[in-house]
Parts: sequence; structure tokens; C-alpha cells
Amino acid sequence: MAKTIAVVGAGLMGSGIAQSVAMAKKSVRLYDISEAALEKGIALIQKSLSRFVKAGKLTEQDAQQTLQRIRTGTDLQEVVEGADVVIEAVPEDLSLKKDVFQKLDRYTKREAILATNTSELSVTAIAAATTRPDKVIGMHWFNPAPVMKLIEIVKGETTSEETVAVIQQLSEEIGKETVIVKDRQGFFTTRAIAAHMIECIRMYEEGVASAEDIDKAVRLGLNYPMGPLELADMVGLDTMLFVSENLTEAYGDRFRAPQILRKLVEAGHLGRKTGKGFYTYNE
Ligand SMILES: CCCCCCCCCCCCC[C@H](O)CC(=O)SCCNC(=O)CCNC(=O)[C@H](O)C(C)(C)COP(=O)(O)OP(=O)(O)OC[C@H]1O[C@@H](n2cnc3c(N)ncnc32)[C@H](O)[C@@H]1OP(=O)(O)O
Ligand SMILES: NC(=O)c1ccc[n+]([C@@H]2O[C@H](COP(=O)([O-])OP(=O)(O)OC[C@H]3O[C@@H](n4cnc5c(N)ncnc54)[C@H](O)[C@@H]3O)[C@@H](O)[C@H]2O)c1
Repeated sequence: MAKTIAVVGAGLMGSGIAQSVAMAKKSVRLYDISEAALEKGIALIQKSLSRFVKAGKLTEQDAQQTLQRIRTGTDLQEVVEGADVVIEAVPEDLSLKKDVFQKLDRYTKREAILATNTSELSVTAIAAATTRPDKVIGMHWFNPAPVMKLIEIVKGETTSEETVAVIQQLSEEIGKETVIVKDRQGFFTTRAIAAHMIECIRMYEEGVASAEDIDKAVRLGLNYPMGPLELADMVGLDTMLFVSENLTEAYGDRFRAPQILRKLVEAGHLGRKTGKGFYTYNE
């Protein structure tokens, strides 16, 4: 059984993953490259825990204990040594992820499992950067991690059945449902959501309807929990663009980013995390 979990990257997803694991009463070690990034991650966790407390799903004491289970640090070796499973959640860049996995391979015990939360990159390529490709796997969470029910388990070409079983059990212990998919660019869920979002953003760019009306139409007419533009702002427009570029390389123009997305990213408007994207936020 995986007892101690390390999470690498304390951004939107890493913070939510650390919180979800700590809520399942496991010890979590959380790494990021700076204290400022760790503070931001902890602030996100505190905000989410307060929502659970406010909704009566968690007591104030549970929330405090959850926070206490998360130990943070900016020394990667110190944070990950001793971990049974490491979950990586750094930005969606293959060379960065390979670099991080090479270090994880050096710093962790031989039997540790190394999981990536990549949205669509090749798990097999990331595994090849290590000396234990059988212990590398995709553990694809959804945003917001503490609320969403699914984990998409991605079996790389070299991932062992034993590794799949450990991650499936860990996911269940955290209270998530799982699906197991092949390692193909975009897996299942990212290809599916990208096809929907990209067409909606193209229609926005063409002026078919306003942002508000596109989101309203999808929420009320199609019964999705969120419209595509508000969802893009929640995911982060930088992540959207990285994903679009990688999917375009694999599948061609059908995933090419509309100009509007590129311009918003160039302007530093990355969605909720910077206060502006398709919408403006005052949080
Ligand atoms: C443009 C061209 C490019 C095209 C190619 C690229 C496209 C690629 C796109 C994908 C990129 C990466 C994808 C990624 O790898 C995978 C993903 O994560 S995809 C996104 C998945 N997530 C969703 O789809 C979310 C959909 N939304 C929802 O399910 C809900 O709206 C919500 C977010 C759960 C809730 O939203 P709210 O608006 O806040 O609604 P409520 O206030 O009513 O909340 C409901 C309920 O949930 C509780 N809650 C919400 N958030 C949190 C939180 N962070 N922490 C704790 N609790 C939370 C809230 O308290 C409510 O509880 P209740 O009152 O019901 O008890
Ligand atoms: N945003 C989403 O909705 C979503 C959902 C599922 C999966 N993902 C995937 O999760 C990963 C992270 O996405 P995010 O939205 O959390 O990004 P983010 O930008 O919010 O967070 C990334 C974090 O990684 C840190 N970081 C950068 N370089 C690092 C390094 N070398 N070592 C450790 N940490 C480093 C950054 O400081 C930042 O805190 C990506 O692969 C993304 O595709 C994102």
C-alpha cells in the first residue's frame, strides 16, 4: 500500500492533488521551485478546504489536520526521498518533465512509483528518461482535483501491470473512480474535451455569439457543468496552448489553436490564475 506520497509542482493541479491525498489521511510532501510558489499552493488548498467546511463536508478540525499532513520543501531530494509514489504536476513541457523524471529517478528509492499528471504527453517518452520505465505511469487528474471524481490511468508501453494496480488502489483510497487507457497523445479525455473546446473558441472568434452566451448555451442547452470559455479560464490558457500545440503535432490542424488563444497568452492573460482570460476576475 502506498503510504507516503510526494507531489512535485504546487500549482493549480499539484496543490489540489496534495490536498486530495492528505484528505485521504496520507502523508504528503509537496515540492516546488520557490517558497513563493509553495505559499500560493498552500493558499489554494486553504481556500478549497474552507469551501468543504462551509458546505458541511469537512469539520474545521479535519481541515486543520489535512493541512498538517502536508509538508512542503524546495529541496527536491529531501522532499521525494522515502516516498512510495511521486506524482509530478509541473508545466506541460516534455523536456521539462523528462528532466524532472531523471532527477526523481536519482533521488527516490528503487521501488518507488513515478506518476505524471500530464494532460496528453507521451508517458512512454517520460518513462524512457528513467532507469525504471516499468514503474512510470500516467495518473491524470481533473480540475478541481479535490472535487472531480475520475482519475484516468495511462499505461505507457513499458508500464507494468503491478504499477497499474498500485495506482488504481491509491486512486480508490483517495475516493476516486478510475479508467485505464492506452498511451496515445491526449489519451481519451483530453482529446474529447479539446475537440469540444476548440470548436467553441473558434465560434467565439468568428463572432457567432458572445462569451457569456456561448457559456450559457453549453451550460443550459447541453447541460455541461461549465461553459467552454469559463472552463478554459479555469484550466489556464497557457496549459490550453501547450496542449493544443502538442495535439496539433500529433493529429494536424484539427487541434490548431485559434489566434485569440495565442494572443491572450502572449498578453499574459492566462485565465483565473492571472485575473484575466476570456473573462476578468476580481478574486
Ligand atoms: C482553444 C484551442 C485549444 C484546444 C486544445 C486544448 C484543449 C485542451 C483542454 C484540456 C486541457 C487540460 C485538461 C486537463 O488535463 C483535464 C481537466 O481537468 S479538463 C477539466 C475538467 N473539469 C471540468 O470539466 C470542471 C467542470 N465544472 C464542474 O464540474 C463544476 O462547475 C465545479 C468546478 C466542480 C463547481 O463549480 P462551481 O462553479 O464552483 O459550482 P458550485 O459553487 O455550485 O460548486 C459545486 C460544489 O463543488 C464545490 N467545490 C467547487 N470547487 C471546489 C474546490 N476547488 N474545492 C472544494 N470544493 C469545491 C462547491 O463547494 C460545491 O459544493 P456543494 O455546495 O455542492 O456541496
Ligand atoms: N490546469 C488543469 O486544468 C489541468 C488538469 C489536469 C492536468 N493538468 C496538467 O497538470 C500539469 C500542471 O498543470 P497546472 O495547471 O497545475 O500548472 P500550473 O502552472 O498551475 O503549476 C505548475 C507548477 O509547477 C511549478 N514548476 C515549474 N517548474 C518546476 C520544476 N522544475 N519542478 C517543480 N515544479 C515546477 C511551478 O512553479 C508551478 O507552481 C500539466 O502537465 C498540466 O497539463 C492540468
